[in-house]
This record gives sequence, structure tokens and C-alpha cells, in this order.
Amino acid sequence: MKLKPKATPADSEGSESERLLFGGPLLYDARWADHRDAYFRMSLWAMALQLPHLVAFTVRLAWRADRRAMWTVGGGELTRGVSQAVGLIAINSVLATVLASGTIEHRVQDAIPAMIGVAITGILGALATAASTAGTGRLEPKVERVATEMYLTHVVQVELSAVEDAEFNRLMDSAKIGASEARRMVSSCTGVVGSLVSFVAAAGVLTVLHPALLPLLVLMTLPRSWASLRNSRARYASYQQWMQHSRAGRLLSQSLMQTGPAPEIRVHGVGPFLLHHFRGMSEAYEKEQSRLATSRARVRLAASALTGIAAALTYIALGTLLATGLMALSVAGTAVLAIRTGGQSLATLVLQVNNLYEQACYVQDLQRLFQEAALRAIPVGGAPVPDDLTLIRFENVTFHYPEDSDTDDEPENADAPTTDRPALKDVTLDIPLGKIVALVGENGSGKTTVSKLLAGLYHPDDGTIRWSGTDARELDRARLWDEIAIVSQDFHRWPFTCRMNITIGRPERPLEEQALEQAAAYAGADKVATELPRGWDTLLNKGYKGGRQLSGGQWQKLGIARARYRDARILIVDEPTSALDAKAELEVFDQIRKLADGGQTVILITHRLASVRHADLIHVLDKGELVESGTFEELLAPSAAGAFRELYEMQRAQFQDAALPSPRQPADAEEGSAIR
Ligand SMILES: Nc1ncnc2c1ncn2[C@@H]1O[C@H](COP(=O)(O)OP(=O)(O)OP(=O)(O)O)[C@@H](O)[C@H]1O
Repeated sequence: MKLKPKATPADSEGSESERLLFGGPLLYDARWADHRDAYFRMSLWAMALQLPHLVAFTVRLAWRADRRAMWTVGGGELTRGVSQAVGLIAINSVLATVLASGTIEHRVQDAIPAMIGVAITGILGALATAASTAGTGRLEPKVERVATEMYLTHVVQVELSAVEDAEFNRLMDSAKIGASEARRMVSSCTGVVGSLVSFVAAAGVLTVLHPALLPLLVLMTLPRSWASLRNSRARYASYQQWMQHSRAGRLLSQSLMQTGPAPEIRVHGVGPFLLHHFRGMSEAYEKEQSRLATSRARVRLAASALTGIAAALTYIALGTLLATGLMALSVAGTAVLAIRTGGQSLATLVLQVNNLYEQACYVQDLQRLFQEAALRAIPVGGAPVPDDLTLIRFENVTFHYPEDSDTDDEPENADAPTTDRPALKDVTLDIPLGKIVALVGENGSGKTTVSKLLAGLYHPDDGTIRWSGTDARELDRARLWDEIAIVSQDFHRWPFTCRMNITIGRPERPLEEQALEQAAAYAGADKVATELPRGWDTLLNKGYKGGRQLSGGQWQKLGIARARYRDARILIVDEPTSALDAKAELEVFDQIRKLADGGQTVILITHRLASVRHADLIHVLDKGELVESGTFEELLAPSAAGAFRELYEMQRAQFQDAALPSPRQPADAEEGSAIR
């Protein structure tokens, strides 16, 4: 049986909401599933072969999580199954003795040992079940924690390009469920062991009673097995196809709940608009749910009909054996019991195997994520950063941002001029250590990209970045990052305390109060903390008890203080003062200058050209290319007449046009009052 996700013509175009808000259909189509995901091509048989491997994976997780609990669960289930088998044999013995010839007193007396056996196996079974339940309860959360930790460890170790890749995100989504499914797999595995042992016991007893009864029992459960497996597979296929759509739906609902967009949602009336689209997308998903439910009901109906026929056949066979004298009445009684017990065990076994199968699909994604993350992991080790670092040089660097690995469609607007334009093209520039180096240029000219490549977040497609002669690719990335502190345009506003928002700049070091005070004073963040109700301990997360919100400028001061606290050799500041008032801006630039005087390298990205007056070197970028380099004076020299001078003139003209009105003279005032 091979399943493909359903793709209707409407899916291929996407709903109105998908087109309007997300630019196109969000469903992964069947064609995608065909070549991207081997799972959909996997037959049930191939999956069944995979199952032991996935069960072994979960057992290893359980082993890592809590060995004692694992032994308790395994031992408990085995004991339960064995006591059930022995119990059946004891019941058979009781029935045979009671239905034999002789006086009733004698027959009951003879049956007492077997009855005691039945009671003991019953008590043992109950104790074993209790032990197994307690063990499973202890093991499950631990397995989920271990799986989640492994998941997160792999995710944080991948390159930035992987985190930005839609296909890797899809895998992360699916594998995240794998971590919680691994937890459920523990109880399913337990259930499989328990029901398998019970079934084997009942089957053994049945075979002894009459060999013909066993195949009939198996026949009874086959249709149900087929139905369950088919339905789980359909559910998983649908989940995979709709995953991105569901994520987008969650995005809409979260946007409506978050504090960030809340003011705009209210003032601009975005709420009803988003709600409308949320409803539209939810309704589309509801249709898919209904389709699944209808298909599930059909499959189950067919399975029930087949099970009924098989049950009838089994009881007819039993009746025939009785009628023809091939089976004694006592044996038939035990057979009915064994069929019932065995049937129940088999039904539970099928259900548990089915659960296991469905959970294994997600756990398989977890394993795939581990493999993929290992392939895309940031390499560990490498050359140390040279001690005598004096210069970082970009040599003919060309860089394209990585494409999504699943966007192999032709772009709709193939003539768009920027479609394949590199973010940086053949850029050669120097960053001397211990200096202030400014990167300027229009929006999208490549300034931030230069800083990201410098920070080792990406590698060039062509060309080389050399740290005092050593190719940055060969450097140990952890050591390279140790040299760098960043305040990016969109630095993260951690939803933690004010103190943590600064000291998280050096998370590996114990908190240093003095360094915190210094870094805060440097960026003017000390005043921000003083004005907060609980000072440094104020939680900066408005939705929580005692949580506060800061202004954009106050946040920016924390961001700058964080980078300062990191105390790295190279400080990258990307638009550091965009939200600061004029006084704070002057103070920050003054501090940045002092840093360079103290030997720190500052990479300053800004649109305020007057602020780069004190830079030792200015690189001007345009459409990803370096167009000018020099000092402020050199770039403004009349002979230069380049991009920098042009931009600077434009900014200066804005201020010149807005001449300050002269203070009003008393005579003017009188004149004014006369006019009034
Ligand atoms: N993560 C990314 N993935 C794909 N393309 C990107 C990414 N970041 C930037 N770009 C593209 O790379 C080009 C250069 O962007 P970059 O952010 O370096 O410009 P910038 O000079 O810093 O602009 P701004 O002054 O607006 O901050 C732009 O065309 C931008 O769209």
C-alpha cells in the first residue's frame, strides 16, 4: 500500500488567504512529497522493517533516561504476560476437574490447587501491572526530556543558513513532535510487549486445545490491523502535507495575541481582517479533517464487516468440533475463554503496534533531523585566531544568500532585476584592527551582509576572508565568535530581567556585577535600570506578573550595553543609535570613539553620515559592490565627487533647508498682536 497526500486542484493554487497573506499555496504538494520525502514512497512492508530499528532507538532513549525504570517496565510486562498464560492453564485445569466424573465435593476438592493457581497468577498479574504502570509513568517524561534535549542540541548547532531554510524548518516542525511521540512510544512499546506475551500465551493454549482455532483467531484480527495501519498512515500523510499551513494558521492566531503588534492591530483595525483569514484557513483545515474522518469511517466499516465474518467462522468451527465430539465440553469452555483473551490481546496488540507505527513515523523524522543537523552542523575545531591579529581582509568576496532547498520552481517574475543579484559582488576591503571602520551605503547595499560574513555567520561563495593571512574558513568558529560582539539592527529583546538582558552577552561566564555596571554606564542603560520598579531585577516581559515594557531607545541602550559586557575584540554595531534621542546618540558615538582609543575594533554601520566623521576608514557600498573607501575628509574632498559626497550633501541639505527661526523680537510681538 502506497499513500500519497491528497492534492486537489484548489490546493495547488491555494486559498484566498494563502495567496493574499503568504504569496501562494502553503500545502506541500504530492509532487513535492514524491521526490522530497522518501517516507511517502515507503510501503507498509518497508516501514515494518524499519519499525524494529525505531523501537531500538526508543529503547536506547529509555536506557539513557532511566535504566531502572526501564527494567521495571520490561520485567513487569513479561511477568504480567506469563502469569496470564499460567492463569489460563490453571483455569483449564479447574474446568477439566470440575466437569470430570465423581462427586461434586471430590471434584471441587481436587480443583482447589488449580484454583489457588488462578488466584496467585491473578495477584501476580495485578502486581506486575502496577509495577509496569509506575515504571512507565516515571520513564515517559524522562524519555521526552532526553529526546527534546537531543533535538534542541542538534538544532542550536546548525549553521544559520539551515535555520533560514524552509525545508529544514519543516523537518524541525515534524521532528519536534517526534520528541513527544518518543515519550508515547514508551507506553506503546510496553503495551506491545504485554499484549504480545498475553497473545502468545493464549495462542499457545489454543494450539494445545485444537490447532485449527489459532489461524481463525488471527483471521479475526487481520481486518482491524489493516484498517488501523491504513488510517494512521493517512493521518501522518495529511499532517505532513498540511504542516506549513497549520504553522501559518498558528502565526495568525499568535499575531492576534502578542503584545508587540497589539497597538497596530487595534488602531489600524487589523484584528477583524486577520480573524477573517484565520477563520478561512481553519475552515480549509477542517475540510481536510472531515475528509480524513470520512475515509477513516469507510475503512473501519469494511474492517468491521470482515471481522464479523471471521468471528462467525471461528464460532462455527468451535461448534462443529463440539458437535462432532472432537472437543470435550470443558475444553470448549477454556477455548472460548482463550479466544476471548487471545482476541483481546490481539486487538490490543494491533492497536499498540498501530500506535507504535504512527509514533515511529514522527520519531523517524526526529532521527532524520539528527542526521540532517549533523550534515549542516557548524564544524567543531580548526585553527586558532592569530594572536598577532592586525588586519581582516575581504578578498574578491562574492556572496548569495542560500536559497531555500525546496524552491526549485522558476520565479514568477523571471525578469526582475534583483532575482539573482548577489548580496555582495567581488568585494575587496580591509578592516584594520583597533580602528573604527564604518560601512555606509543605501538600503540593501550589503552593509549588514559584510558584517555577517565578518562574524563568520556565512562563508563567501567566492573569494576569501583572511584574518591576518588565515582563511576564516579554517578558523575554529567558537574561537572566532569569542572575538566578536554584535548589536544588530534587530538584536533580540530577551523576555527576561533587565540584568539578564545585559549579562546574556557572556552567558558562559559567572555574572560580574562590576562589569555589568560598567557596561550599563557605557551605554546609558544604568539610568534605564534605576527607573524600573525592581531595578536590575525587573522582568522585561509585559505579559507576565510584574513585567514591564521599555521604549525602543531604552532597549537599544540595553543592546549596546550587552555587546559592551561581552567585551570582545571586535564590536559590530549595526545602526546602533536609530532609536536614541539626539543627546544619547552623541554620547554613544563618543563612547564608541573611546573604545577604539582603548584598542577595540569597531565596525560601525550607519546611515547618519555625520556620525562617521571620526571613523578611521569608511567603506561605501552600492548594490553589493564596494564603490569607495577612505577617510571622511578624503571621501568629502571636492576631487572625490563620489557616492559618499553625494549622500552627505543630500543629508546636509535637509538640515540647511530647515533653518532655525530667529528668536522673536519685542517689536515683532507687538506687530503680531496688532494683526490679531
Ligand atoms: N537572510 C537573508 N536572506 C536572503 N536575502 C537577504 C538576507 N538578508 C539580506 N538579504 C538581501 O541581501 C541584500 C543586502 O542586504 P543587507 O541587509 O546586507 O543590506 P544593508 O546595506 O545592510 O541594508 P539596510 O541599510 O537596509 O540595513 C538585500 O538585497 C537583501 O534583500
